[in-house]
Amino acid sequence: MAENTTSQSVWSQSLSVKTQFGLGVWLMRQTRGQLAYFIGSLIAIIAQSVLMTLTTKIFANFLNTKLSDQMTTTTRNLVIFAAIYSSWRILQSIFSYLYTFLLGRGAIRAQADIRMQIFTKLHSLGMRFFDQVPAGSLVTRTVNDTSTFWDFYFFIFSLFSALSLIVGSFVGLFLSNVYVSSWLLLIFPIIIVILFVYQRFSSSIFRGMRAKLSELNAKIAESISGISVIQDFNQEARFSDDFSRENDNYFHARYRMIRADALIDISRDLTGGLALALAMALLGQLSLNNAIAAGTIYAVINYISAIFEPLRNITNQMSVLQEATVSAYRVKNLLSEDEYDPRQNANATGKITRGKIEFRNVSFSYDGENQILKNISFVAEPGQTIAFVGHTGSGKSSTINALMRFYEFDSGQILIDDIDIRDIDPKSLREQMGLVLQEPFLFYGDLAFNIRMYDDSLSDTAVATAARLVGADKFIDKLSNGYQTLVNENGAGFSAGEKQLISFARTIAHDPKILILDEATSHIDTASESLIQESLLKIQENRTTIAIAHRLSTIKHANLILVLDKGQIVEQGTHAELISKGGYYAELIALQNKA
Ligand SMILES: Nc1ncnc2c1ncn2[C@@H]1O[C@H](COP(=O)(O)OP(=O)(O)OP(=O)(O)O)[C@@H](O)[C@H]1O
Repeated sequence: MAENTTSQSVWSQSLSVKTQFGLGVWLMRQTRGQLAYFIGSLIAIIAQSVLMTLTTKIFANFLNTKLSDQMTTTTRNLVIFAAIYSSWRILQSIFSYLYTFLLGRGAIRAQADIRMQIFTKLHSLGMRFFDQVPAGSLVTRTVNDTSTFWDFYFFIFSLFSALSLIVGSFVGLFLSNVYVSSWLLLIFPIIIVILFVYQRFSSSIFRGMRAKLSELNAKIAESISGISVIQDFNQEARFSDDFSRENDNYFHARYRMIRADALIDISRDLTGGLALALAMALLGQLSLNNAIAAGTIYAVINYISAIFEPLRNITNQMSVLQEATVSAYRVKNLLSEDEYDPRQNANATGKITRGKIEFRNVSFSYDGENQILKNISFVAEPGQTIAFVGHTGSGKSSTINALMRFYEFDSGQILIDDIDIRDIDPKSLREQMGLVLQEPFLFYGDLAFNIRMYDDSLSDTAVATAARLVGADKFIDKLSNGYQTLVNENGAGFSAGEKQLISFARTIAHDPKILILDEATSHIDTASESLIQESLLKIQENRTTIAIAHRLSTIKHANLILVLDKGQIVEQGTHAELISKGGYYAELIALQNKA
């Protein structure tokens, strides 16, 4: 796995300048599709600077020649001055609008494109990846991290803007007064030192602040998820104390950041004041010999302000740069994630037509070390039902994980319709294997949508038929909106049994050749179970079924029962055969009957 995709601890690392630069370049490359907007914005920035430099010079000349004394200060000249000034202001506003609009448009599109890349990537990754990365952190990556990129693009363009204004202002300053401008160049090393020191300190303060925020978020998430346990064990006060500590830690980290920001503000403003004072002193010194025209003073003040104003924006946004580079680091790592396994062979075109399943000495581990399945072999002929039973942790679900190609197995062979599973077309594999999980998942939408699952070829009648087949119609018909009843996030508002029935209907509506029931009836009460048991028998007709059940009564009819223990098949036979054998299975049945 690519480094650090999973952890929040990236905040505690210091990214080298080279890495940060590389991430900046990577972020800029993501804007390739939006080049027209970004170039348009750049042109608007340059136009603003050129306009500022030129008009300041024009005003200075105008003041010196046309408004310098009572002779030249005519109404006509004042009107001309007002007209040029207003035109400048209007043009500046238009360029400023274009800059913000074009950059904003390009930035949000680039952001949306990166979000899409992440989403597509997530759907291509294997289950092993999701075992290691909590869903919450992937949501953060897709939504929060990408949202910082907008600020990054604005920061980069603020830098361009500052640079062009500073260059323009210095050109203007030199044209106005070479002597003063040369002295003012001395201010630059001071500015650079201030920015450098701030960047060094703020980056570690900022990272500390973000690390504390992550801890705070984790504390909130944990206490909300475990609220019932906390209340049950009367631990509200203890959790409150813990939270208070984390809250204070974040407060102090944030406070340090505010102090650093205030310090940079004051240093920058003092340097700006120093530059202005120096310029005034130098002009004063010059005026002892020759009178300095008002226009020149106006121009010098204007240019100096134009140098320091953009610096304010840059220093205000420097922490954003930190955030965006760390976010880019995490997003880039996720996008280069290579946990794709399992992969099908090249040109895998095999099709599932009958539903025969064969495991030949299959061994499997999740971590490459601890074998969870050891030499599993069995054959399920088309239409047969094979059941797995065994204690918790014996490897029943892992067998299904290997069969569904959620994880790659280590050795042996799995064949479907006598074709190696790696040679079967992935589409056929997914279409012909219908999986019903212990925890059914319902999507936001209506009930019909949840059964149809984007398959528009399924008519309303087909949806209703599938629901009827599994017995879901009984509760759906009682709902005032029937199949159009809205399902909220993960089916809140429906009982576990009802949700399971919908997931049954969904699977059956797609008519798979192979049915996989992973403890599918565990959430259905005994009364409902007998009701759907009949339906299950019906839907298993003409389908190969692999069933896992804790309630052994549900798999009595199976053609073959495989008893697993510590990843090995320890017994196999029909229900009657295994009972008469009086071994492991008979023991399990006896245990369950006692309970
Ligand atoms: N995603 C995973 N990553 C690592 N180990 C896992 C994973 N899933 C299961 N295991 C381990 O594999 C072993 C077998 O688990 P499995 O879920 O296959 O058992 P099971 O028989 O289905 O259990 P249960 O009846 O409790 O569902 C267990 O020791 C479990 O801890």
